[in-house]
Amino acid sequence: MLNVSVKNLSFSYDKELILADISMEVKAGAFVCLLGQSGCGKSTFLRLLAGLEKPRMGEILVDNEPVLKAGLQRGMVFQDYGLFPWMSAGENIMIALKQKFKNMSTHERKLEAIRRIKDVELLESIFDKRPKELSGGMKQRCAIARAFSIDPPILLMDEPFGSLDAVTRAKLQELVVNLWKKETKNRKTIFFVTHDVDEALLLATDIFVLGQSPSKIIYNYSFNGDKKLDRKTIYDNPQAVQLRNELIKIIHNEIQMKTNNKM
Ligand SMILES: Nc1ncnc2c1ncn2[C@@H]1O[C@H](COP(=O)(O)OP(=O)(O)OP(=O)(O)O)[C@@H](O)[C@H]1O
Repeated sequence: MLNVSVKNLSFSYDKELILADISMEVKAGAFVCLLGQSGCGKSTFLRLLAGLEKPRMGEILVDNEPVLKAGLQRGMVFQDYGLFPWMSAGENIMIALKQKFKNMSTHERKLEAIRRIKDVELLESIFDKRPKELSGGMKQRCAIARAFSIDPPILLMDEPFGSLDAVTRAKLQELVVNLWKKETKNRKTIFFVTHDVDEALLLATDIFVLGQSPSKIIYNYSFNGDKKLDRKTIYDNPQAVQLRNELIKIIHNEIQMKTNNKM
């Protein structure tokens, strides 16, 4: 469990500023959803959290230590799964285990990979299957199994369910929440990028909306430990209805502003 503190973070790939003066305090074990329209810099923000990019100004601290490079402390799950296509599903998990647990024998790694495959409700028989033999949902389950297998205290998820159908998406949302909740003592701090307001309402303990050009935090909401929403209640619970309307309004205003600026 690690606290994450983002202080006055600014970033540009070249001359154009992408992120401007972003600050946030995230408590260990939070499930943070980042919302914002396409191109506002959500993935860039995750890359900075991962240590794959360096801030131009400001800093990111994990338990008071600055993030200076990528490390096993922060795992990533991508929309396009990020599995090595030439390896089987099981080998994809085993290679991650090898990086983290240097002293584990091959046999132990195989047993652990199988355990992780079962944890994400897949059959052991997919261990030998290549990613191209698996459905999108199965591939994403493998990617989640791989991310959880190295047990990173911080998990960065970049629109992981963006390309899945509604039913698979709902099942994987449940899966991730259950895996996250299962760890009562050392619950992971999750940063989850999504375009979907309902997904954020369902999953998040904390919601941040990023504006754009350059991207700043334009809204944030914290459930402060009293979240009682689930799939059955998010459509009629008054708190959820009000929050959904507010979030949609804010995001639409941003889109409108962007359109007006272009005209
Ligand atoms: N490697 C890169 N080099 C230069 N510019 C980049 C690079 N990656 C992203 N950008 C630019 O940075 C801006 C933010 O991109 P980013 O992918 O972070 O946005 P996003 O909010 O995640 O978008 P989406 O929701 O569509 O995935 C965009 O203008 C994009 O073109």
